[in-house]
Amino acid sequence: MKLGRLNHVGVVTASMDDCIAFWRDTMGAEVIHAPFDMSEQGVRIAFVDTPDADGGNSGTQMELIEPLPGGAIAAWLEKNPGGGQHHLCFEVPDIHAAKAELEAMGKRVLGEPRMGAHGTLIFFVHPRDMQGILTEFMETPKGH
Ligand SMILES: CC[C@@H](C(=O)O)C(=O)SCCNC(=O)CCNC(=O)[C@H](O)C(C)(C)COP(=O)(O)OP(=O)(O)OC[C@H]1O[C@@H](n2cnc3c(N)ncnc32)[C@H](O)[C@@H]1OP(=O)(O)O
Ligand SMILES: [Co+2]
Repeated sequence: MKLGRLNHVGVVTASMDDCIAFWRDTMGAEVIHAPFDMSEQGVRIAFVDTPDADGGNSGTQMELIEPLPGGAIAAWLEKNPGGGQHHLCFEVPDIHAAKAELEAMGKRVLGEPRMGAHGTLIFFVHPRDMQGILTEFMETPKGH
């Protein structure tokens, strides 16, 4: 297996407004995608990026996640009421090949590839098979 770049760190919050205010106003990150619902995944999400030395975006993204009622993330937030780091997402060139390779290693892939926030297919691997880290794999967007 050869991982591609780290695309984003997923962070769960009980309050999208508070979380955006912290990362934008206190820490100087830029909101590159305003909050939007992905109801099929039970989440409302936004993306921030951090500035590089010239003030442009470095490509270091955080995905801010507020659960919609009833989904897996709502249950996670109940167990972790302060929110916090939730998953890492790595890019791969071919999502189906990555799934097959991980499954051949005996890793538990959680469901079938589905549409992710960047408009390419994603899947998750169980944290117990990934050194305790819930890991998302996403197909690299075309042209990147
Ligand atoms: C918006 C789209 C997308 C994108 O494009 O970027 C997203 O990122 S969506 C993000 C939200 N979606 C998901 O997280 C989907 C995948 N997650 C799941 O399917 C479940 O959350 C889970 C990982 C299978 C856990 O659910 P469940 O088994 O019901 O919960 P438990 O509490 O029983 O946990 C079992 C086990 O796993 C540990 N765990 C749970 N979550 C995490 C985590 N985020 N990081 C590390 N470890 C985690 C939990 O502590 C349990 O451990 P043990 O007790 O030791 O077994
Ligand atoms: Co994600």
